[in-house]
Amino acid sequence: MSLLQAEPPYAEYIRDRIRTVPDWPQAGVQFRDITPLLQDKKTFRVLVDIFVHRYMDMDLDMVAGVDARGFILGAVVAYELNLGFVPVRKKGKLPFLTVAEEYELEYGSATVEIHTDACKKGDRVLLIDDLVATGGTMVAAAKLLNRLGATIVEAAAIVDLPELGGSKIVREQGIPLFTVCDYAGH
Ligand SMILES: O=P(O)(O)OC[C@H]1O[C@H](OP(=O)(O)OP(=O)(O)O)[C@H](O)[C@@H]1O
Ligand SMILES: Nc1ncnc2[nH]cnc12
Repeated sequence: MSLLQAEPPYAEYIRDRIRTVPDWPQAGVQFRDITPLLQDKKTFRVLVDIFVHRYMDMDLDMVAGVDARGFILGAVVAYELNLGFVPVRKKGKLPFLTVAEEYELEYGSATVEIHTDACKKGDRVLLIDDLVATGGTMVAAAKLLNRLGATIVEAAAIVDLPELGGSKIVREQGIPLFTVCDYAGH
């Protein structure tokens, strides 16, 4: 691998602190569990700082995070960037007027919703989740934000599972995507 294609030095550090649980929640799924990464104070800070440093000069208006694991990182990054936070929630959790998108998951299907007043036309939004697998969640969340007239400056996640094809699909939809580490060949 040439230097230009090499992973940034933090990728291995972060990946090494994610736990793989085989056959959960169903046989054949290699579940990439970020809880060890979050529970250690140093690795959690390194993780948050990767995102804060990347986005601090990008003139953002808002951070949106995806229910539920995307809330953990998204809200902290929003706070550190001095921005507001918008939750993209699973169906039936938001009390006000919503728009909705249905999508397929690696293990099931789901619907995400956002409040119609969550952001304004032209808002520059950073969309955060923990992981991209099939890409269905990220694409559905991006569609919701686009329907409200927002511009997705970038979608971002801690983990990319490229063998499931989601990151390619997200980028093919014209959504810029940043991930901290991937499991290509791991
Ligand atoms: O790229 P995809 O195939 O769409 O999969 C990725 C999504 O799946 C997981 O969420 P899940 O729906 O399991 O919900 P959770 O965050 O509540 O655990 C993960 O947190 C992402 O949101
Ligand atoms: N393999 C996986 N590990 C963790 N979260 C996921 N969400 C979808 N697929 C996943």
